[in-house]
Amino acid sequence: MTVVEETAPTSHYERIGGAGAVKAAVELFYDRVLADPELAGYFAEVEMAGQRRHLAQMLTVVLGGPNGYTGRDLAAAHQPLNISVAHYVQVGQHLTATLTQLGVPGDIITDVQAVLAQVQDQVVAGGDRAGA
Ligand code: HEM
Repeated sequence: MTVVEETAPTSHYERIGGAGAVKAAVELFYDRVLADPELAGYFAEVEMAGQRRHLAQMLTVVLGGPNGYTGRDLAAAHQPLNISVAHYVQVGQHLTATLTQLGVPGDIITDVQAVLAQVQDQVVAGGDRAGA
């Protein structure tokens, strides 16, 4: 067996550049969300430094980096917000646009989108996909 075969495959997290790249993505993502008049209202009362930290921790896990997530589970954080499917889709589009803008490879973006689809029921009000 060669050294290459014994080495763990490179994670998406490492491929995009680790913590610095995730931080840049989260900054740009929330800049976009807060500039979107349809979405900004959700965050009016939210302390954004902690919010950015929690999303960075979660994105790190989603990309195969170290798990240091200290936030609430997604249903607990989002069910009280009564989020529509349309707004969920809009937030996903901002994340995809952010990753594209930062030059993240397409296969990684596809994997992130798959995770977004998996958490839709936790984020959207009542977990009702039929409202799409
Ligand atoms: C699509 C997948 C989503 C993911 C992975 C996600 C991720 C997160 C994370 C990790 C937190 C922090 C939880 C905590 O601090 O305990 C959070 C909070 C929050 N999210 Fe999301 N989110 C998503 C969708 C959305 C959408 C669609 C909206 C609004 C349209 C939204 C609005 C918020 C707000 C307002 C908070 C702060 C809640 C509070 O502090 O009470 N999120 N989200």
